[in-house]
Amino acid sequence: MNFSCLAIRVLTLQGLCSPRLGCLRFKTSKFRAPAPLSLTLAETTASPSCPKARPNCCACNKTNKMPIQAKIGPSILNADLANLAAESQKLLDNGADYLHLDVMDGAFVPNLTFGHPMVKCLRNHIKEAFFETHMMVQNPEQWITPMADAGVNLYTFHVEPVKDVCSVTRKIQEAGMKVGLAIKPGTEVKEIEKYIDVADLVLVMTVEPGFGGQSFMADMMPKVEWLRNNYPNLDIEVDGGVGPKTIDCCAKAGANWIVSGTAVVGSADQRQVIGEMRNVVKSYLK
Ligand SMILES: O=C(CO)[C@H](O)[C@H](O)COP(=O)(O)O
Repeated sequence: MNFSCLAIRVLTLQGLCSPRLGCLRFKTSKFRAPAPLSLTLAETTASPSCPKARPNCCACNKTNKMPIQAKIGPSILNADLANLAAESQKLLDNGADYLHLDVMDGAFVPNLTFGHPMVKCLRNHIKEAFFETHMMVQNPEQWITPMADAGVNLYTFHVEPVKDVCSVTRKIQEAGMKVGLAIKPGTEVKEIEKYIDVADLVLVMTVEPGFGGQSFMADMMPKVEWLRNNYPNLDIEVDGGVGPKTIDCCAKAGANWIVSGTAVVGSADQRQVIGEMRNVVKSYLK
């Protein structure tokens, strides 16, 4: 057990956190905000509605967190990558809430896209938008600092190749980014249960990662339902084959962050598709 996980365990035993291991959250700010563990502990205070929990603790579900919102994040995987800035700006102008940037290393998935130099160039063109990088890479720890420097807001990584998930989440937070945990279709949601309390978002893949334009896997929805039932305040993202034809089942299951590639990028009316999907998600939010 590394230091951060040990600290979480100690706090839990001391009754300073909910009994669920991993309740500790690190305070983050927009970009780089290194935060030594001792400082972050001092910053946390009990929520009046949940005395043993920490503010923003999604485990206890009685939090100070804003109610979850419907967010549509187009994946630019199947866009014209030679015109990435223009394509991204068009999506944002058409109502995208964030950009989902698919980073592939040719090892974790059998495809290659781009890395932090490209993201940094994109950030130079697009100053304000929220960037999520979906790290389909074998060693997500390696790219934390470069991606933070490139201006990434949410660093979503696959847990499958990672030995020490706690260490990676801590480093992402120390780099000033939010944490997303991603699982492939073959990974059970129970395998990440102990880490959910330190995550800002969980991504349930609804295709095998690697390529855009694949068919949506409806049999992933029980994972989303389980997450929503157990974590009412958690941001839950789905990715892969999601579009107007499949949005209803994602929203009904409880997903509120929606990645959509082909269906949005390839549409003649991006604004309409984005708006339609957002309305469906909103209709299921309590
Ligand atoms: O992560 C991905 C593939 O690994 C893509 O984000 C995803 O597939 C989106 O594209 P589409 O909506 O066309 O399926």
